Amino acid sequence: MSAASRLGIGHGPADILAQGHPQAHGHAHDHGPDHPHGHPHGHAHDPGHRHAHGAADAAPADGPWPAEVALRVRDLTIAWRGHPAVHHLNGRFARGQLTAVVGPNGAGKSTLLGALAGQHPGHEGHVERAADLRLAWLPQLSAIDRSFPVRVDELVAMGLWAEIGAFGRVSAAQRQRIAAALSAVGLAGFERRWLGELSVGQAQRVLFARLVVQDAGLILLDEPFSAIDARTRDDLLRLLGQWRDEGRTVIAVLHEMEPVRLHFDETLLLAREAIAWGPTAEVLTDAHLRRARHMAEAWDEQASTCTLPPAAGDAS
Ligand SMILES: Nc1ncnc2c1ncn2[C@@H]1O[C@H](COP(=O)(O)OP(=O)(O)OP(=O)(O)O)[C@@H](O)[C@H]1O
Repeated sequence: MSAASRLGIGHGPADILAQGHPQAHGHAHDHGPDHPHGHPHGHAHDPGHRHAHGAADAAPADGPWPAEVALRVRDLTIAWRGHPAVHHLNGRFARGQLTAVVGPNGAGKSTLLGALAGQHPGHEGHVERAADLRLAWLPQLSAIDRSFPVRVDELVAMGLWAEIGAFGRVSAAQRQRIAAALSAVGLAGFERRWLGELSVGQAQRVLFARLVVQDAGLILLDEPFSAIDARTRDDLLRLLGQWRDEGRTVIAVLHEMEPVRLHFDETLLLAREAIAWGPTAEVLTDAHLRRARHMAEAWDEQASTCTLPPAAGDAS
């Protein structure tokens, strides 16, 4: 496993910055394999199977990119081993807003976020991003190997990768930016500490400091508050509010509803497909949440039902 992936930054430092990635084209779009139109729901998708472009293929919407949109998805289906985890998703993520992605376990939230970050090349449909937005992606803390021997300032400096390159030196001005970012997350003076010495909450603060120096316009966070204490969560929520005030777009997968209701402008309630997507108060209604739970129970029932015929010679 590479150092970058042990530190939760994809295949290499470039991934956290997503520069030069096919999905960084903005109004230009990211093609997944063309969608086999008209297949029934529940059809097992084959991510490796590419169809030729047909007349009915969802061509990228031409015309000017809407100023209020950071990212949009069109007929997006993402499958693992042929089974769709996200199914026919259509919609847009508002620019300069905080959007939460919520839903039951297994709803496809992390899968979706990974695809938005360009980490799921086998999807079908389209993910399009505003051309001027640089992307930063923070995977789940559990995906990060905190025993990796790296000092706090070195980890934060990875957010400057686009500026300093693989072998560049961190300038005095950049050191100051790293110190300021650590101070912004409540870790002033932690530069020379080892990552492995930190608590879970402190480690998450360091990863947020890396996002601060990365200075991206579009920030994707996968369960940023799971397994951390309430105080750290509240501090980081304040930072999200500052990012919005600075015009940044944040999309975060979250489990707890209270911070979503209090802090997030928009919400996508996902249960493999969108149950509702829009202003948070309109999305998080009892009826919508019930429907999402109901969909999840249906998957569970399907999972526990054995559809294989009894083995030959089985007398029971
Ligand atoms: N790496 C993987 N390989 C195979 N299947 C996967 C993989 N990751 C996710 N899945 C499957 O995709 C579906 C959606 O998983 P995903 O992690 O996206 O859901 P989630 O909404 O983030 O769930 P949770 O709230 O439990 O974290 C699940 O059925 C899961 O088993």
